[in-house]
Amino acid sequence: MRDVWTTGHVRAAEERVLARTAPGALMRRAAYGVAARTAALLAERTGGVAGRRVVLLVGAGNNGGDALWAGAFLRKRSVGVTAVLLAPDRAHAEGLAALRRAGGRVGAPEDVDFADLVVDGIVGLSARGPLRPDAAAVVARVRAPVVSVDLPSGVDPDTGAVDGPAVTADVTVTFGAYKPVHFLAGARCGDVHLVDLGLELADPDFRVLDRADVARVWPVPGAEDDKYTQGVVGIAAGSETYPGAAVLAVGAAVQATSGLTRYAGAAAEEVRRRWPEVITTGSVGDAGRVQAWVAGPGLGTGKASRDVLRYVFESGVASCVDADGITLLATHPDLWDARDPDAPVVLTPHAREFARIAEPLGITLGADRVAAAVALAAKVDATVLLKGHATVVAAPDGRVLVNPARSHWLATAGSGDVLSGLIGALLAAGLDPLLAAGCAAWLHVRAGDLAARGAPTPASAIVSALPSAIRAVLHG
Ligand SMILES: NC(=O)C1=CN([C@@H]2O[C@H](COP(=O)(O)OP(=O)(O)OC[C@H]3O[C@@H](n4cnc5c(N)ncnc54)[C@H](OP(=O)(O)O)[C@@H]3O)[C@@H](O)[C@H]2O)[C@@H](O)CC1
Ligand SMILES: [K+]
Repeated sequence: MRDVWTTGHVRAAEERVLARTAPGALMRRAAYGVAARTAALLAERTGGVAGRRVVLLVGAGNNGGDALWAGAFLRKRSVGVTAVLLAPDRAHAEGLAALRRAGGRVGAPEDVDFADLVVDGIVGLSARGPLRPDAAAVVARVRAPVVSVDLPSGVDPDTGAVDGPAVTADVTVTFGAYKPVHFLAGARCGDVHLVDLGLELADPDFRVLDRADVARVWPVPGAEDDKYTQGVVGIAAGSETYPGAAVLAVGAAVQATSGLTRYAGAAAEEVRRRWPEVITTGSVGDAGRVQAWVAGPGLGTGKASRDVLRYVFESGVASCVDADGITLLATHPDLWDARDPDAPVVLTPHAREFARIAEPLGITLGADRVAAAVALAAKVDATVLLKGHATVVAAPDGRVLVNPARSHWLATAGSGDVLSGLIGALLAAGLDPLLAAGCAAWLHVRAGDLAARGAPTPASAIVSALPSAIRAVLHG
């Protein structure tokens, strides 16, 4: 589990440490970490360190100070270091003096063309908006690998939003704590390394699950278990027009846990043909007992579908409401009244579905996706999984998990149906809804990677990859 704090919390903690440490000590520790990672990347990419050329892009604040001090440390390893000062009058004075003492020089933007590696110290925690034109022009010249100091400049530290020119780093070296940008805009950051500054921080703003966290809670049958004790999930999905959504959601549920899967709906024939182990019926009322429902994928938005969702809400068990189910809640908010208030609900909107359900409630999906998900979760008293390159899962009590994607191949038709089936199976197994959604999103990404292996993948192949992904989670 990695804990993540917004910049306001990190700054406050840094100030407490600054007050009790020698002036400049924290910056030198941070810069030493940057220099070490820069040397490692130089060695990896060019086969050596001494004699290589590093260009520092130095902005107006302490982020630039870190870069200058890192340059001074790199000089000790005989690296040729040139600083390009974007705001010469405001460059960090002690850092610049240290670089000069160590034999570094101040150069011009053209020096970037001859760099073996570029260190991005343009802007850090104080960043606002995209790169300004002068910085953008220098960054546009960069062809060498980039190490970003604290975060890639031009990316918003707290939201990961990019709305103009910004740096894309190969490696980011950050200090004291992970910040939201490192997971909400992971692709911009490259490999992220954390340098410990001994900060004392309270509860994180969000958390990121790792393999061990998922392994700890993934349902594994014990000696006393049978198909019922492990949780029965019901899938209310698919229609005559969209039987495939049912087949995919059912397939994911079947493969996720050893609990029983029931299916209720118009695609019973297709589901039975593909998944003979599933108990199928035509309607939710005939399905028999379940511990959780998945309602919505490919279901349609007519009167019959509305009745299905009402039945699911009245049944008093946990539910995952996706796709058409979300549209139904947006167009018929009275459906919420049917809900048993003690039964947890997980909503899994993509951005357009989020807008459909949240905007009438006064919540807009802006650059701060975490804040939007938290607001909707609190407003509707449900766990909200907001899909995107980084998936945000917010519980109604304010806890948040973020799950970064590792590639874009999961953005394919039917992928969301697979995710909802996974969530349903984990809810039926009794997982806390936040963890059910977070672990499902985590496994979905891994299965997507296994299915894709660097090429487009159909969602049915993601379903087929689930057992391998679970094996990798449970057995390392
Ligand atoms: N505190 C500590 O203990 C430690 C801090 N550490 C380091 O300090 C960093 C924070 O430093 P910081 O607060 O001095 O500001 P920083 O991010 O360098 O910005 C400088 C100025 O840039 C400008 N600017 C804004 N947006 C811009 C944009 N898009 N494009 C271009 N320019 C832009 C804006 O100035 P403006 O021109 O608006 O007046 C802003 O004031 C932190 O990330 C870490 O690296 C470490 O050493 C560990 C110990
Ligand atoms: K930076």
